[in-house]
Amino acid sequence: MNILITGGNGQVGFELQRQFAPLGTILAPTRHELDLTSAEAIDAYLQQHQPSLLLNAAAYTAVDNAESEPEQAKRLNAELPAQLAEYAAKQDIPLVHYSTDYVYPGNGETPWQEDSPTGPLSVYGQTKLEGDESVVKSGASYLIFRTSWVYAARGNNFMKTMLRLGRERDALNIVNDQIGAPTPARLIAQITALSCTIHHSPFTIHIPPGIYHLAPNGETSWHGFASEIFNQARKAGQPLAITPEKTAGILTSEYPTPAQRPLNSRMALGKLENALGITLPTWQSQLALTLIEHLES
Ligand SMILES: NC(=O)C1=CN([C@@H]2O[C@H](COP(=O)(O)OP(=O)(O)OC[C@H]3O[C@@H](n4cnc5c(N)ncnc54)[C@H](OP(=O)(O)O)[C@@H]3O)[C@@H](O)[C@H]2O)C=CC1
Ligand SMILES: Cc1cn([C@H]2C[C@H](O)[C@@H](COP(=O)(O)OP(=O)(O)O[C@H]3O[C@@H](C)C(=O)[C@@H](O)[C@H]3O)O2)c(=O)[nH]c1=O
Ligand SMILES: [Mg+2]
Repeated sequence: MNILITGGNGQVGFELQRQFAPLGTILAPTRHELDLTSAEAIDAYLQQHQPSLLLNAAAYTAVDNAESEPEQAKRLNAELPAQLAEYAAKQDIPLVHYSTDYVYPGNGETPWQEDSPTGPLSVYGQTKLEGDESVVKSGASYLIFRTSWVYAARGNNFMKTMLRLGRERDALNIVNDQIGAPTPARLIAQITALSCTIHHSPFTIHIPPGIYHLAPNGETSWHGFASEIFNQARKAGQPLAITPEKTAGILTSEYPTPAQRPLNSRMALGKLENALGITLPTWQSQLALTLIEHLES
């Protein structure tokens, strides 16, 4: 049975390949094998390979660049999921899609619920929201996992940036007024596998279709996340130039960027925990696993 993973070389896609490898034949075409900006190429690929499950981990994730490349962002974040959802509906196969805390407006301090009003502040967030809306109304059997602050042992992410900067610099300024939960790509892939049953052919999704928040428990700021990365790295024997005293918290307004980011990225996790009958782990325990995996790789 063929499982199509788009974006298979990205943070989430790579972990999905690991998790789903025992469950079927993984198709994870690279950019050169399948151009995801071409609707015709995608159609031809689907016709040729007849996948039984679609895992869409491809996206335009460069949040600042999206402000000046809105067409590219829209193609990957809005039009690609719409096309995959249309195919999933027609073929009656499930689609798992991934979304972001950046669809929310970021005001207040209350955690967002899955049905809270959206209000993206950036082109990235706006195009991701358009993708979610197309999937929801497609008629496909779908799961959308809205996650936040994704990092992994490999790929480009905040944890790896901080480890590099922490070795190179003896002082750093990091925003402390954006609050959310850092989520390892591995956790996202594990939860995805838990949510798809594999006892029968064809694949089915065994929690009710819908949008689910997916992140570890607890909350922190980017400054809090960086501080914990440095603490845990120091304990693991990593030589760092940075010290806790020189890891300064700053306001978002002191760190200007092309895209505006939400201050409140807290997401309520009860819907997913209840559906699966689990308690999600804390972000600190998840960092420990991911950091060690990275340091040992
Ligand atoms: N990163 C984060 O902090 C967060 C991510 N998410 C969501 O999670 C999902 C996975 O994100 P993540 O794994 O971090 O993303 P990455 O940026 O790590 O991976 C994105 C993947 O998409 C592929 N891709 C992008 N453009 C094209 C293209 N034109 N043609 C073919 N492939 C393309 C990339 O290919 P290549 O490897 O060749 O570049 C890469 O494999 C996305 O839906 C994202 O919006 C949600 C919240 C936070
Ligand atoms: C490197 C650095 C970043 N920052 C800030 C900038 C930003 O507000 C925050 C995180 O930086 P990043 O570049 O990782 O942010 P960003 O790429 O916007 O991260 C987002 O990516 C998209 C794809 C998502 O969906 C979101 O959930 C979120 O993970 O840290 C500092 O304050 N100091 C620093 O030295
Ligand atoms: Mg980024």
